[in-house]
This record gives sequence, C-alpha cells and structure tokens, in this order.
Amino acid sequence: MKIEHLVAEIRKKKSFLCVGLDTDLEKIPEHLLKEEDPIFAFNKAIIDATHQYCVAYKPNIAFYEAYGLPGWKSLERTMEYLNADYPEIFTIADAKRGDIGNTSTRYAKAFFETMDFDSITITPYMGKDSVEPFLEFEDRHTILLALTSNEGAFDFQTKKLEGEELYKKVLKTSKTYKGSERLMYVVGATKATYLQEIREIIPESFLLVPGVGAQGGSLQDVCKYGMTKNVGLLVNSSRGILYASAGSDFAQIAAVKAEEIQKEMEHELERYFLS
Ligand SMILES: O=C(O)c1cc(=O)[nH]c(=O)n1[C@@H]1O[C@H](COP(=O)(O)O)[C@@H](O)[C@H]1O
Repeated sequence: MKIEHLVAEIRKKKSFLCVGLDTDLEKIPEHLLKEEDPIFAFNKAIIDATHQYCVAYKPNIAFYEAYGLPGWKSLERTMEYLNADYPEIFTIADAKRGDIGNTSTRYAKAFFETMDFDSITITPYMGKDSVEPFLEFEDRHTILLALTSNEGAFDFQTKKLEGEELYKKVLKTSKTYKGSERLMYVVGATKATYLQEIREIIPESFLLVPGVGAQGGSLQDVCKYGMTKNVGLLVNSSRGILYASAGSDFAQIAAVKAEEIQKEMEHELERYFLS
C-alpha cells in the first residue's frame, strides 16, 4: 500500500488505530474453541466488529507460530480475509525479523509476497545488509525497532555509542539505507517524552506506537510530541481491545473499546491536524 492511501484512510476514518491481533487460545471465549479454526473465527469476528474504527491490523506472528502448522494456517486465512474484504486496511506482520542478506530476502518474500503483508517489523541489530533486502519491495514498508516500549529498552537502546544514544544511531544510519523512504519506526508509547528528539531526526516518517492500554502509555503525549502534518502515527492496542470481554459479546465489546480509542484520536486530530 502507498503511504498516501494510508493517510487518506486515516483522514476518512479520523483514526490512526492499529488493532493488534495477538490471538491467544487461552484467552479467547470458550465457545469458539469448538470451531474448526478458533483463531480465525476469533480474528474474523474482531475484524468485522472493529474495522470501521481502525486503519491497520497487526498480527503478532509469535501467537500463530506457537501453534505450529494450524497457527500458520489461521494466519494465512486471516490475511486472505483482510486482503479480500478490507483491502483499504494496512497490514503489519509483527515478526521482528532481520538476518544476513540472503536470509532477509527469504523473510521478505515470505511476508510481502507469500503472505501479502503491507509491512513487517524488523530488528536493526544486524545492520544494513539485514534491512535493505526488505526495502527493495515497492509499496511495502519496513518498520525498524527504534525505541521499544519494554523495560529492556534501557539495556541497549538508550546507551551511548560514540557519544550518541543507540536508538538515535539506528534512526540516523537507517536513513542512509537504499530504499529508506520505505522505512517506518517503532517507538513505544511508554517512551513518548523521547518523541520530540526523535522527530528532529525523522520529521516525517510514520511511527508504529505500541504500548497504550495494557502497557500504560498515553495517547495524548504520543500525539503532542509525535504527530506530523501527515499524522505520521499508527497507535497499536492489542489486549485492551481483544480481551475486553471473554463472553459471547467479545466482538461487540472490542468494538466499543476500539470506538473509544477512535474518538480520542478524532479529538487529537482536531486539535493538531484538522484545525
Ligand atoms: O513491534 C511491536 O509491535 C512492539 C514493539 C514494542 O516496543 N512494544 C510492543 O509491545 N510491541 C508489540 O505490540 C503489542 C502490544 O500489545 P498490548 O500491550 O497488548 O497492547 C504486542 O504485540 C507487542 O509485541
């Protein structure tokens, strides 16, 4: 998907919500376990109920890999369903891949061609030759981990290397990669106060921002420091939407939660963007 299509969808829906499909058989309503493919049945119900409030879905690949071949089949069915019925929705493979060049090329093929995702999350640790194979794909986007939402982010990402924090090095160095116009970055909502400095390095790039809801990050702070003239934000919530109810009304309650976030986003858009 082209960025301008994503921006148009954000304007139309007045939302930059990404719903994370972290589908866990131990958390989904019990009655779905009788279905032939419980993971897909859950995802389909969530997508049908929430699509009008969000612009992206992010299946976290670990939740599918954990179930082996049936898990991959559920992921494949979810992607086929999204691409056929909701082609305007941006899809993110939260796979956190990255390896030597020829291996990265196979990962890119797996997620961009075989599974037809619009984007993938990538760890930058192995550097240029591990990232550039993903950037060769037209209209596909590579989302580099910059400053993550978890506590462990302080182990390496904020440590100084040659006088500069490692996450800033990641941002600056990645801008020199071939195809860097197709880069986006992960910045955790719990790290919103860093966004001002991040925006000095990457003023326009889209950010995937997880960590609101269950992890406690603030949407208002993220918008205050991170919003660009093209919005430039995709804010993810997974558990806060998916598991708001464990009863037969799970999809309906997920829609209520998604709409609540969309309304907050609309308010923020009016404040910074539409006014
Ligand atoms: O790349 C990610 O999506 C990601 C990066 C990060 O820094 N923190 C983070 O929580 N995530 C993912 O975002 C989702 C957050 O889920 P909730 O905390 O349930 O909303 C999970 O799928 C995480 O793997």
